[in-house]
Amino acid sequence: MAEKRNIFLIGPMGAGKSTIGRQLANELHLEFFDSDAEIEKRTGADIAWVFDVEGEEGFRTREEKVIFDLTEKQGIVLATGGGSVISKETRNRLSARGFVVYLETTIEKQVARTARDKRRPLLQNGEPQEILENLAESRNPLYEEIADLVVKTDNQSAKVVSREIIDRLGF
Ligand SMILES: Nc1ncnc2c1ncn2[C@@H]1O[C@H](COP(=O)(O)OP(=O)(O)O)[C@@H](O)[C@H]1O
Ligand SMILES: O=C(O)C1=C[C@@H](OP(=O)(O)O)[C@@H](O)[C@H](O)C1
Ligand SMILES: [Mg+2]
Repeated sequence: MAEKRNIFLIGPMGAGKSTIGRQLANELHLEFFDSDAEIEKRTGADIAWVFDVEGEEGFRTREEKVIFDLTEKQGIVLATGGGSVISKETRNRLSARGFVVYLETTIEKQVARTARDKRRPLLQNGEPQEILENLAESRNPLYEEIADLVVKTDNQSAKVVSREIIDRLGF
């Protein structure tokens, strides 16, 4: 049997990793995973709770471990959390184990898409626009560093983005 391949979605909060990842996995008949959902499954608690109780550092330790474990698999689509790339180990791991697709969008779209959702702890204290700009400054170079493919998600639906990824990766 030919080796199954993996697709890993990276990019900032609200880029559409979780939504597009699910769509992509459906279309390609691959298994879908989301690192946040996997952390919630393992802890039996939501992401906000993990941040509250264990701090961001505790969350990052869990995130690194979950991504390490999921990337042992073959034939999956994995939506990562927006901050996962701050770990060098995770960046190396993603690069080594599959195609890395960077979903890029504007800060304005990120703000709009995350506005009604209280589940992202990093956006709950302060001005989302400013927080997202600061995160972009430190993280965008890390997304770029490991991206095999960059796809804009600001002006097209999840379905169209998913088709574009399939076409451009030649899956
Ligand atoms: N291409 C898109 N166009 C419009 N809305 C989108 C698109 N991708 C995602 N969304 C919406 O934006 C919100 C955040 O998407 P999500 O997949 O959770 O992003 P991420 O996992 O990157 O943080 C969701 O409400 C989702 O329905
Ligand atoms: O950017 C970040 O640091 C985070 C992004 C979130 O995932 P999404 O990128 O799927 O929103 C989630 O992992 C957590 O709230 C922290
Ligand atoms: Mg997500």
